[in-house]
Amino acid sequence: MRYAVLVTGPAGAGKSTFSTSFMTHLRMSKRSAHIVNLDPAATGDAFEYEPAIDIRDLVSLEDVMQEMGYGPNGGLVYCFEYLLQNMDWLEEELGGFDDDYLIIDCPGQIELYTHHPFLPTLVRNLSRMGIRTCAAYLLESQFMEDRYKFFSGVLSAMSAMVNLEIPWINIMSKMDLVTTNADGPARNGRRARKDIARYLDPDPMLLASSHSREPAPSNPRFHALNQAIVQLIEDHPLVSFLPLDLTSTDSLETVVSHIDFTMQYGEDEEPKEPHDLDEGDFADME
Ligand SMILES: Nc1nc2c(ncn2[C@@H]2O[C@H](COP(=O)(O)OP(=O)(O)OP(=O)(O)O)[C@@H](O)[C@H]2O)c(=O)[nH]1
Ligand SMILES: [Mg+2]
Repeated sequence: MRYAVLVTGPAGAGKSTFSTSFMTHLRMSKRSAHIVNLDPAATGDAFEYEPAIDIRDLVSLEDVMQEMGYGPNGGLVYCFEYLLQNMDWLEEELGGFDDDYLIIDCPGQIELYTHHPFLPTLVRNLSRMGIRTCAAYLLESQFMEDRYKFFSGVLSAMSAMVNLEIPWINIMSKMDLVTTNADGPARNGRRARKDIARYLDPDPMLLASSHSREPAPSNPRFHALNQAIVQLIEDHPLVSFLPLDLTSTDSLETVVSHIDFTMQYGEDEEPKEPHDLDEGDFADME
């Protein structure tokens, strides 16, 4: 059986860093794994592990910009169109891996997750090749600093999720940057743990509540929009986040075991149920 994890999420969410830590973790657990770089814009020495497959061998943003005269964004779109037309290249590259676990480091262009046909096509190809695939969507913890920014992140995760019909988990990355108060209210940039829990398991009332540090927007249409979003999230509670703190081995292990479970990794060997998260999991975060 072959497996692939698509590591997705907006620009700078920590996808490449997570992919590397994930890879190290699998290697240390004596599991055979490879990095696949799908980011045509990745810069030369960005990888601690040499990618087993690298889209830059087919097409790189630098060449496209130089030879075709595109800017960075048009250039990226060109790269994905090019890969779509050359899927047989990727299939051939993927053909060489048996019984393996591929960590696919995706680019951070939000268009890729909202409306570009590239990822859905890739997923169809992977499943046709008998590769069991799941996706991890990373959002960085800074998104919790502003509830409006946060809910735009939640909506982008939802939109990516409905676009790709594969098992899926959401990850709140860079949790090492979040400092917590044991209890009590958020103060001096420190957050109460209860408050963090309301973001990891998004409480739509965060949008509706008026006890926030930010002034409530006065435009009634903005209020109506928020109410509609609250309703949407209440009706479709699809999105919750697993906290990822790369400075903690336990945290990484928990995330990896959720990914294994989501993908039914080694189903013949009885996958372990990941233990439920509770507030105690934030206890060692300071
Ligand atoms: N504090 C902290 N910083 C992180 C963590 N993960 C990544 N970073 C930093 O965040 C920045 C972006 O990390 P990347 O791993 O390159 O993010 P990415 O999602 O691959 O970015 P793109 O490929 O450009 O979309 C880098 O400066 C990293 O050092 C983390 O867990 N904690
Ligand atoms: Mg990256």
